[in-house]
Amino acid sequence: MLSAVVRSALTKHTYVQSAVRAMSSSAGPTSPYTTLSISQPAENITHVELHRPEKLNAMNKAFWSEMVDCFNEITADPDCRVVLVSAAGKIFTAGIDLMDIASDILQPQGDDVARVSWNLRRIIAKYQETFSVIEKCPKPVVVAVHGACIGGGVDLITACDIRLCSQDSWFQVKEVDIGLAADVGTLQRLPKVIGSRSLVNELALTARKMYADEAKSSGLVSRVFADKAAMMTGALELAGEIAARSPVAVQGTKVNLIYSRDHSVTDGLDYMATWNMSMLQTQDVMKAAQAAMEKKVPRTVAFSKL
Ligand SMILES: CCC/C=C/C=C/C(=O)SCCNC(=O)CCNC(=O)[C@H](O)C(C)(C)COP(=O)(O)OP(=O)(O)OC[C@H]1O[C@@H](n2cnc3c(N)ncnc32)[C@H](O)[C@@H]1OP(=O)(O)O
Repeated sequence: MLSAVVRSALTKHTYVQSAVRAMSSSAGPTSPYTTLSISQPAENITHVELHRPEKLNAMNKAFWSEMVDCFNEITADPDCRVVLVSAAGKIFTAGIDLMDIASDILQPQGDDVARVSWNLRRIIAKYQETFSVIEKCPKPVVVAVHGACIGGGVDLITACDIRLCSQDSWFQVKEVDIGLAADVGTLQRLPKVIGSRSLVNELALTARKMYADEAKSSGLVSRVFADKAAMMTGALELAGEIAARSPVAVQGTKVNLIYSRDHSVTDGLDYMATWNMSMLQTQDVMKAAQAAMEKKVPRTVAFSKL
């Protein structure tokens, strides 16, 4: 019995190590993207790496649309059960590309105030979709942050399902420092992530940096790792645990957790009953229950693609 446990642990360790090696071999953006590198470090796991390290992964125009295309593809990909987001280079992201925002945001087009405003509204909604698409994706998204996570970076991570960081991380709701109220998700999602409304207000109104330990104690991240390498290993292990489980169960869990966050308990239960009246008919329940009875780990069960 003990040797089986040791064998299982060793297999898992080898699997994670080779997956970590596969991730760190990313040479640059993956076609057709210019700011993202996409890889599959292990079965059923998609790794999305922000990849514009020379500009500290500042979010240029290409990034804002590539994220939407990328996550729409992931949503439709039956081989993907979980997504891991991380970043190449010195930091996670320096936020919106300050050299690139002028044309879209600072000089909106239109013949009069109504038309200019309408165009600007359309542009803001488009930018919002860049991160909402993460939340709309039914596959869980784990994000691993190292170094700075500034402005748009906080919008991005608050749309993810599980946040991890390394000890050198800091987070900054920077928008007030550049003269705008954050408008692509932080003000809507951060209060639902962090329990303390007062802390959210303080961070958003002063743009002060929040370091890793406070990010953990406030609930912004669930785990802090000593460095990026340890974090990526931990993130892959976590992603592997999710990918090993029934995609019907996992995706139903994500969708219903988000629905319940935005609705009353009564409405959430009602939605859940409607969801499971079809999803409970999956063969996955029988397969997983049988494996549990036989004391097998979820990784040994072959679930169909979803
Ligand atoms: C509808 C729109 C909704 C979206 C709103 C989003 C809002 C935001 O994101 S607000 C936050 C904006 N970001 C910032 O204010 C951060 C600006 N950057 C910095 O403060 C520093 O770069 C930083 C502290 C992150 C790192 O400093 P460090 O000394 O280590 O590096 P640098 O030499 O400054 O930067 C290296 C190269 O990266 C370029 N770069 C950095 N940040 C940005 C950016 N935000 N936009 C464009 N480019 C950026 C920097 O110019 C350097 O490039 P190069 O000179 O060619 O080497």
